[in-house]
Amino acid sequence: MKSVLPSQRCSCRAFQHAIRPRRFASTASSNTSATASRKNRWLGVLFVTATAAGAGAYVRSQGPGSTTLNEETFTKYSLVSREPVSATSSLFTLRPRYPSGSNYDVYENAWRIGVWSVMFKQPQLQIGRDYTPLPTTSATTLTVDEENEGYLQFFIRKDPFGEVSRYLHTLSIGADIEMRGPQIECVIPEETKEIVFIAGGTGIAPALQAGHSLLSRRNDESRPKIHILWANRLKEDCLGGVSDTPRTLPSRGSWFPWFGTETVAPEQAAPAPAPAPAPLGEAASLIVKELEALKSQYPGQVKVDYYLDEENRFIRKDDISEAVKSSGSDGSLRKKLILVSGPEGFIGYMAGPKVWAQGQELQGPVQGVIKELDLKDWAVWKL
Ligand SMILES: Cc1cc2nc3c(=O)[nH]c(=O)nc-3n(C[C@H](O)[C@H](O)[C@H](O)COP(=O)(O)OP(=O)(O)OC[C@H]3O[C@@H](n4cnc5c(N)ncnc54)[C@H](O)[C@@H]3O)c2cc1C
Repeated sequence: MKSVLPSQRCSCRAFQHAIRPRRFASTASSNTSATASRKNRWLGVLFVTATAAGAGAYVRSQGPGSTTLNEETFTKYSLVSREPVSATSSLFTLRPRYPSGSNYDVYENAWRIGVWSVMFKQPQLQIGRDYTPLPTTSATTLTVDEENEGYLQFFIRKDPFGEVSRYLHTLSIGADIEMRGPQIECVIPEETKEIVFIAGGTGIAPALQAGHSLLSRRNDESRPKIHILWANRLKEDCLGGVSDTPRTLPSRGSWFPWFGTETVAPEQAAPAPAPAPAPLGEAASLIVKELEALKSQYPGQVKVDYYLDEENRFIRKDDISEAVKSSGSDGSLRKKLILVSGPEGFIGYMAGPKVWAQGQELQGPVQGVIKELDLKDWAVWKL
């Protein structure tokens, strides 16, 4: 996703108003638009209500030189640390450059709504890119004081040819990073009981957010659940991760264009022994530790399955089918969500591409693997 700062302003999604109406796509909704609008109306209403509540906390802090994160102006943060997670990705810790008691409230409101992001500015090129704050868990390195001071952490992959991710990886500790937000990417309705989250690469950051947002709703007696299917190219990205669903058959189908878009039926796939997982310890990837922490915090409510391109294990139609089958909730779009997050090609392969129309990025119809599954009572959202 390319975003250009106002001097080069274009009709990019990221420069539209951060709080903007969004509607879920669903396999059911791709059939008739009338049905879609009926089914989605409640989501629109919910969205406006929820985001209005969320906006309240930071609208007051808008204006030039604001010390509180807001969606209109860029707020300065300092780079506290950058720890490598793998050869291509790092954990960034940032703190607000100037003290403000309000940042914590801004984040809290966004967490309550669902999945959110902020936009980082690359000042030399005047371009911006979106990044997803990680929730704080028992695996996080943040102290309570740091949380209260408004520290944020991000899992960012360095694209060797990418303008902003490369820039962020060259900054010295203590350097300023300007950001604005929160941008609400997806509302998780209060009624949601179950999420199947299909993540590719750094798409895991919104999955952690979705898990945190869904499971921290303490007023829910029926204990909602999240099942995360996380695909990575390299083992080092998810070192130590052990799938919760036993799997004996690997697959060859891949969303990577250069592997083709074929999906391989399980019976065609060559059997191979399951890879021996690294014990969860110091060697485990930081994100794997975060996922384990989420599981420990909410026992029985979180499932994670890992897929690895370099070991020919890809997320197949059957895997998604299994994940949605284990659902116990009744058939209501309010209760069951499939979220898809990752590189454009990954999202397109799983759920069809997002589309541009009238200067806006829209969800577009559900296509790809998820359409083939024809899951009528699941709402689908592409992040
Ligand atoms: C809501 C949201 C949340 C996100 N959260 C995260 C997150 O938490 N962590 C994370 O790492 N990423 C996240 N991303 C992705 C992030 O915003 C950036 O897209 C990513 O960091 C790459 O940006 P870049 O400026 O480094 O690369 P870009 O400069 O945008 O380049 C991306 C790729 O496109 C290629 N490219 C550029 N220009 C051309 C061209 N003209 N022709 C052909 N190829 C070209 C480049 O070579 C490069 O490989 C998120 C994205 C969104 C939309």
